[in-house]
Amino acid sequence: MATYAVGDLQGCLEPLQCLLKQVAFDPAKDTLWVVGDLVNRGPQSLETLRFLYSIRESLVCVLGNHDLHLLAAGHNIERLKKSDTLREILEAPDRAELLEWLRQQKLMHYDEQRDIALVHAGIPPQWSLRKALKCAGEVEAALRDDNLFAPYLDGMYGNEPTKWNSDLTGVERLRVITNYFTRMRFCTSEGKLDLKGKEGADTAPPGYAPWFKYKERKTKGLKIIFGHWAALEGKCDEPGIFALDTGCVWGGAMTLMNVDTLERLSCKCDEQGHAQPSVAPLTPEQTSASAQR
Ligand SMILES: Nc1ncnc2c1ncn2[C@@H]1O[C@H](COP(=O)(O)OP(=O)(O)OP(=O)(O)OP(=O)(O)OC[C@H]2O[C@@H](n3cnc4c(N)ncnc43)[C@H](O)[C@@H]2O)[C@@H](O)[C@H]1O
Repeated sequence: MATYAVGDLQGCLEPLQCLLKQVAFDPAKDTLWVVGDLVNRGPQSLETLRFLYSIRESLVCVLGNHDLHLLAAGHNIERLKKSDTLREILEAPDRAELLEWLRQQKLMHYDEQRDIALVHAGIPPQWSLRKALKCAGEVEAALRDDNLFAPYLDGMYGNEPTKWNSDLTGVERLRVITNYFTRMRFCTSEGKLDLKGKEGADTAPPGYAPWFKYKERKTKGLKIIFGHWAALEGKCDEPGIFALDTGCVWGGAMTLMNVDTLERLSCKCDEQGHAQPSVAPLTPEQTSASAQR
């Protein structure tokens, strides 16, 4: 009985299956944690979603920005972009079942026994674990509510407000929570977001830093698995913070980590997100980063 976490899938089924085969993943015994961005950009969004749905009893899944975009497009709230690879899902005979399942997924998973959280982008420095779970719960409740679902997705897009304030209400409140959990990379120590920067951890604008870098971060000590930030290439030197997006649609790799042993496996991908023939061993940086933990 093993528990694995996998980085952003982005509709890349081949590397996922390659990794699951390597660890002899058995859905009857093992559990897979998926860090969000299940679909989009890659070549097999529909097949990936169908596969995850087929093993849903063995899955823990949090939503990423691309998954929320799919939900919005699937309910005619937002149009597909030219670069989206989601059309096959929208035209599939089982789309309603797949989208309904997706809508039930969480923004944050917390495993109390292991004291470890799973989120797509991160948890802002000013939030405690309790606060983060409460805020994630507000968005999850809106997603599951037939009356709130469409207004939430309709108002979800945008970068404002840039910072949490407990007086926020309605869709603005849900938008900033969504942006923390699914889009954040850089922020200030008080959680003011910069949503423009997408490059490496050392490219923060003045006054900003990666969300996990703050000494005063209220979730210090909590282990956190996250994805979203492909330019980190899976490297994060912050103890207990595990970056798993290794850019499977950017000519990088897909990465799977055993949640208990912290061992990692990567499947190298080409620019289209197809698996390269062999599973690459850990890079020296990843090996030393894992060893430090
Ligand atoms: N509340 C909300 N408001 C607005 N939009 C919302 C939203 N909720 C959902 N969305 C939707 O979110 C979707 C994505 O929006 P984008 O605006 O495209 O978001 P992104 O940050 O580029 O996201 P992505 O998740 O693809 O990040 P990644 O690190 O892989 O890639 C990022 C960059 O990293 C670069 N990169 C990858 N690997 C790299 C490497 N090794 N080195 C350097 N750069 C690298 C890539 O070139 C790429 O440019 C859109 O469909 C949008 O509509």
